[in-house]
Amino acid sequence: MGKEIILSPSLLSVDFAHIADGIKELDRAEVPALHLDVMDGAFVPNISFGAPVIKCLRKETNMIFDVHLMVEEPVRYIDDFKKAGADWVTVHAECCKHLHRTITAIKEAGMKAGVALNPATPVSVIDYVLDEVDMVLVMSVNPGFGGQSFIPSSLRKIVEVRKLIDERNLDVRIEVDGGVNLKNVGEVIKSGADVIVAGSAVFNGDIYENSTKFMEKFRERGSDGAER
Ligand SMILES: O=C(CO)[C@H](O)[C@H](O)COP(=O)(O)O
Ligand SMILES: [Fe+2]
Repeated sequence: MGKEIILSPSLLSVDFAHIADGIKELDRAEVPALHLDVMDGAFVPNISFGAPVIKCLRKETNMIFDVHLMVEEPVRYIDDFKKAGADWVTVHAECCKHLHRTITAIKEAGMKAGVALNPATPVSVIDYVLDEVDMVLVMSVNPGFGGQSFIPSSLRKIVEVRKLIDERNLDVRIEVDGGVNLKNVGEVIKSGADVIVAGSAVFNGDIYENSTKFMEKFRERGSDGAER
């Protein structure tokens, strides 16, 4: 049997005046992970939040903290995110002078390591680190903002990454981030993804209801044998 498909809602679309309430709703819907977008205003045009905020949120929930670092040279902050309670840390291949060293540092700190690819970055960039990572994050929008539309060529990239992982018989997850909603999530999973990020599709409206719908969709796929 394949792996359980994980929903990881992006906190970027939460009402920041009521973050803890949003997290409570996700817990109520039994959502397994929380996607935390850290933006530095340099790699991406936007600034979001950093390790101190994540440390405060850690007291609110036991969900997997799935930290997406959109930060130049993230190797400088690995220990900060470990101390803040991160479980998974994903860095952009485009941001690291020494990608292999950065991945090693994340794992040595006791966290799962992910590598992210912008929409224009080819899969070949991660060829020599694929055996080292726990997850590949395929960006299906240009990073920096929530609420953008899914870029269709991302599906082809997911298929390509899945092929590499399966050919090498690796235990590596594929996370897809950007513009995923209830309409396109089926295709995203079919292409090979098993960690689904959804920001606006979860938080714009009733968080509990939207998360529950996503979770139901995953369970349906599990029971019809389509689980990865
Ligand atoms: O990394 C991100 C943006 O850089 C976010 O995780 C992503 O955009 C999620 O939001 P949405 O589902 O609304 O597209
Ligand atoms: Fe993200």
